Amino acid sequence: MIKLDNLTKKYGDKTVVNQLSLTLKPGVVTGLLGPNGSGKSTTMKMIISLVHPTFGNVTVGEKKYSDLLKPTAKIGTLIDPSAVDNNLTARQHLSLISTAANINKSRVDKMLKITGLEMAQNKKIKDYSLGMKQRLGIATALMGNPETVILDEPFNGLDVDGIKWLRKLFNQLAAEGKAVIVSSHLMSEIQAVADRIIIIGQGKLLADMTMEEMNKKSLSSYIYVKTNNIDKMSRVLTENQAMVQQLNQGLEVRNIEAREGGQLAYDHHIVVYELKEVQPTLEELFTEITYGKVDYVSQGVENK
Ligand SMILES: Nc1ncnc2c1ncn2[C@@H]1O[C@H](COP(=O)(O)OP(=O)(O)OP(=O)(O)O)[C@@H](O)[C@H]1O
Repeated sequence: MIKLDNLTKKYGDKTVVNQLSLTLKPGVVTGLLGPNGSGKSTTMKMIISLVHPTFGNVTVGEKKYSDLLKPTAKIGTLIDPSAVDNNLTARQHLSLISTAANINKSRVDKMLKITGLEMAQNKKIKDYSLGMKQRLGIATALMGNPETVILDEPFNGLDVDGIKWLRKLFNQLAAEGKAVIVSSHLMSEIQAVADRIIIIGQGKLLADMTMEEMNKKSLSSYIYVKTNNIDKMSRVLTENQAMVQQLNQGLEVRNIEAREGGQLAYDHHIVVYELKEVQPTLEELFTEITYGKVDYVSQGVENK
């Protein structure tokens, strides 16, 4: 179990990670989301002692990462897929890792197979596409069969097949009891794969909850209802403290549960054609939660 306790990093006057406390749980895929520059990579680097915290600490099963006897069996990371010797082949690169970290050589073949790099194993890494480099980075992270896997933007450069493969891999790793931590800008991907979401903005923890909790909490969740009498339904709902807005031929209703809405319609003899719960996309949630906590905002397209 990895624990972040009051983890803080300052560069000069700027606090880029600010009193972050959380526990990374085994058997769970955790999505780490945050706008550009919010401190995701810095947090990941502090977990594996690549960056030293200004305050606070990280413990990996009660120990500091730097004190672990076999760190590759505890945490495998993909932080920067380009940080490899491009003149090596994938096989040579993984073999070097196995020697340096005292990992059984059989893992090289296994990782080449798992990541779909078998056919390209003897090609120099400099001739790899971005997606292939990502696969190699993931192979490297998994070499030591670690209890925790931390991957910074692993979907970058992957094609549709690669994305599907990665989703499946994450589910498998979590089913094996590993903690999987994945940062991404591709919110649809996180939504498809994560059980738990952590959102950070300007280095601070903004949200830490399961996908289910997040869906329930959001203002973007509502029920959509279509009836034979839109005016009467709207009035009845409003009288019962619901917030109602007309949307197309139906009503967008907040502050009330679907079951309650259905019961009210029945009690007032209103015929319901459609009644459904609408969950927000993670993109909507993200925008809602990080509102005002974004360092870099697009200014739109310049007028000519
Ligand atoms: N070595 C460094 N020296 C000074 N500032 C740094 C250093 N490393 C990171 N920063 C700053 O810390 C902040 C957080 O950076 P970080 O890379 O952790 O963010 P991120 O959430 O991973 O961003 P992105 O999504 O763009 O990759 C940024 O403002 C960045 O410029």
